[in-house]
Amino acid sequence: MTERLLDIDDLVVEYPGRRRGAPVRVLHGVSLDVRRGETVGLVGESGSGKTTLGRAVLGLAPVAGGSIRYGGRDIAHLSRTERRSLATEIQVVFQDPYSSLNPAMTIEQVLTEPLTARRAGGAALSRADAGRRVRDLLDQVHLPAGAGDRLPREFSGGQRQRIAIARALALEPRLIVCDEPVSALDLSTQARVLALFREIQERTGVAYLFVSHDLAVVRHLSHRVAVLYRGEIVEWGDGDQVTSRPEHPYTQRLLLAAPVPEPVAQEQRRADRHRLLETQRQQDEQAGVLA
Ligand SMILES: Nc1ncnc2c1ncn2[C@@H]1O[C@H](COP(=O)(O)OP(=O)(O)OP(=O)(O)O)[C@@H](O)[C@H]1O
Repeated sequence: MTERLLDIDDLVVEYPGRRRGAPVRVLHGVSLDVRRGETVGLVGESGSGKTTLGRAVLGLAPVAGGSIRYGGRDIAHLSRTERRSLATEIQVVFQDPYSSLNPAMTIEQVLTEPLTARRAGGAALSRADAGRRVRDLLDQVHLPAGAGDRLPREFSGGQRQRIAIARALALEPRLIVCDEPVSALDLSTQARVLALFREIQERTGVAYLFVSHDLAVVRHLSHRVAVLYRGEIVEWGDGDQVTSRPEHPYTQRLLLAAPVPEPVAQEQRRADRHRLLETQRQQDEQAGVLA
């Protein structure tokens, strides 16, 4: 698990300003890497820039500086053929299983579309090949073979997310950007989908860049964790270390924000959290950052 797959170096992303105003910088020199077969968790609260970073890896964000290298090649300077191959090797699973699947397509169509799109001239798969592939993909995400004939609306949120994962697996990627893939699911469904992510990784060796606002979710899956705060990485390293014994006050705050069932412990955590918030506010004030 040592070979580097993705290298993000000093990445700056700026969105265009409103009404010809100055561009808005949302990532301020972010560096991290993902190795083959590992999960890197990217955690931070709303607006910290997690989705933007995931989109940048997919070539969908306005990069203003730094670089993103995949397999050693800068994704900003790829030939057409390399770009096509990259589009196969990096896939994405989005947060919302209700809007990420075309409601008019059967599950078989959803799962064969990426395969058809990759074939020369978009040639359709033979009926037998498509059937085999769909059965295999459904099996990988533990859905029954008969699911192929049905429409997305016939499935629960958790099942839809399994279908989205199967679609991402169709092209046998090396990296999947998972953008809050369990946030829309209830807790027990979350646990089952997270177990599925892990099982797929063990079997296929796929790597994940796993974006979540929830430290508990990230902890469950990640070998290494990066904590993003206002567009900067404030903590980055071993998953257990960052999620259980964080050094940065912001990560400590995120950890304390995760609910615990026991009321006394919860009260203690709330007090700790307020203390940390106050420290952070004072530090920000001293650094001249507007809250
Ligand atoms: N297309 C865009 N144009 C302008 N600003 C944007 C655009 N997309 C995101 N932003 C801004 O960039 C910042 C980071 O947003 P981003 O969605 O990456 O954060 P996030 O950590 O994923 O938050 P959330 O969990 O709420 O999605 C926010 O201030 C957001 O308003």
